[in-house]
Amino acid sequence: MEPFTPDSSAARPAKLIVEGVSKWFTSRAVVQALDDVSLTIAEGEFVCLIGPSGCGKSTLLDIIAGLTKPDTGRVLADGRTVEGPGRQRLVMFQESALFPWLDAFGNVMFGLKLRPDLTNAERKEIAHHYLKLVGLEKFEHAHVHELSGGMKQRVALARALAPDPQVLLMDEPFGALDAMTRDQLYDDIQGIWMESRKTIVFVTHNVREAVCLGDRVVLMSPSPGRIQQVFRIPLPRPRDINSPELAGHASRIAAALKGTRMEAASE
Ligand SMILES: Nc1ncnc2c1ncn2[C@@H]1O[C@H](COP(=O)(O)OP(=O)(O)OP(=O)(O)O)[C@@H](O)[C@H]1O
Repeated sequence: MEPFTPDSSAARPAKLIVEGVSKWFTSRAVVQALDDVSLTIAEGEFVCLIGPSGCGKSTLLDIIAGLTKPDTGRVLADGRTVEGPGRQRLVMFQESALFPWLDAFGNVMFGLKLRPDLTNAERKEIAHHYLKLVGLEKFEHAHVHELSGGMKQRVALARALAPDPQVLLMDEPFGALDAMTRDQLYDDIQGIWMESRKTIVFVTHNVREAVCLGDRVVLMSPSPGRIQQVFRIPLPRPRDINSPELAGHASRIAAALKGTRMEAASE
């Protein structure tokens, strides 16, 4: 991988614009999950959303995906209001949500149903390509129960990448994995992002993970969910999660995160 310094996202066109988004849920009580959230994400930018549990990160990601409708405000993707899910904005969840009756190859092929413009031979070629990209070419015909947690997330990543979405929305995709597997996946996802320059919005609880991956880290505060602070991470790539430079940024953000947790606890 060539070292790479992120350029200014301000110079690139906006891919996603979140404009004054608020969201309430009514179950046992009325909960305001998001309050007037606005955020512009540039084309090819990697943005991490971080914040205490319940601050609305997943809700915001679902609204960007078009899976949940905002009560006020809107999301624009390429200047058009998001009205529902679309193949240009795919979501990858913490649990890989793979189909257990299909093998790795079958799962990636399933994702390619979103590309009816391709022939079956083209889909197969693409499925091979992405399984190779995530290092699973030897496991194409392994069934889901034969794969480790990290391998399942690699299949899920290949399945999300294969239809070639412009925007990848990742909801704690590595949250359930052990530290060594995660470290490997940080290298892989950085490599894939540097090659493909997809726009990525990545939800995490892990401050170092956010600093390792993001051009910007967006810190949210809870009750109701708001954007508290945005941190730009000007470190060159690829980044090593264990580097002291990264630790410096992480401790600044961790201190701000602790502040939002203490505020939430005192309410
Ligand atoms: N479908 C729903 N019905 C009722 N309340 C909901 C629903 N989805 C989310 N909420 C509430 O909205 C708030 C924000 O939830 P959300 O899952 O977006 O937070 P989060 O920051 O992603 O949390 P975590 O980090 O724990 O995953 C929480 O108070 C949650 O209980």
